[in-house]
Amino acid sequence: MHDLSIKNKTMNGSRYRSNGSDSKDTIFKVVLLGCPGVGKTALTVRFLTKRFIGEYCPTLESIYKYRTNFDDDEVKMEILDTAGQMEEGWKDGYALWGDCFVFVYSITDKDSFDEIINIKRQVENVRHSTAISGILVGNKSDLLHDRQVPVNHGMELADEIGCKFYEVSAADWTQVSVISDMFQDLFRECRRAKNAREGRQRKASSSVRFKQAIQKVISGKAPARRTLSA
Ligand SMILES: Nc1nc2c(ncn2[C@@H]2O[C@H](COP(=O)(O)OP(=O)(O)OP(=O)(O)O)[C@@H](O)[C@H]2O)c(=O)[nH]1
Repeated sequence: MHDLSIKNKTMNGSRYRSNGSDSKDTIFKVVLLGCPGVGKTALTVRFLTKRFIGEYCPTLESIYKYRTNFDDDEVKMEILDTAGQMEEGWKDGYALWGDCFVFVYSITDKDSFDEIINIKRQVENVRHSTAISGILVGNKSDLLHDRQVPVNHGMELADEIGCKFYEVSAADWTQVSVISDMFQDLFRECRRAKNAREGRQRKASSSVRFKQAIQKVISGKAPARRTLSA
């Protein structure tokens, strides 16, 4: 499996330091996936710092640790900005690490759009599940003159892969709140899925306990009931 040698980024503001004692339950792990140059870093930086920086070195792998408030809850986030250009097998580590996923394409790059279905499928294969919490993001919506992917194609793909859809521009400062809402929606979806999963596990284990108790009674191994004699 691909070795996840993630570089920790130090962000100003609400950065938090993991002391190694944080349980997986309390940290919301987000992975951005998509082809090179679609704007994964730009979206991450826009969300975390509200800024847009024109040029970045192509990403290797970066993890941003961040603390924020969503719905009156304090949320610790780890956002993994993956490298678009990677060797075979790269998604395995990311797919297992993340709680939820941001599938990013550029509206100016049809190939990056076509690749999303393969990326999503690979995540499903690695996790042995089609129940993936994620959103689909068409970035660079400011570049309308270069558009190669119509908005309705984005919507259709989102329906197909079972994700909510956003078309945004990391470069457009008026969309800061849209990008923030996008991450909040992802958090809510991820929390809903986690609660549902835990509810199912609780139900399953209480039904197992019930069956075991019945089995003991039938086999005569259950403790005898005390009866009060007059
Ligand atoms: N016009 C425009 N340019 C953008 C937008 N988002 C990113 N870019 C530009 O697209 C280029 C690639 O952006 P990155 O954020 O580095 O893309 P990436 O997906 O992280 O790329 P890799 O690290 O190579 O995987 C940069 O020149 C950005 O300035 C956007 O919304 N609009």
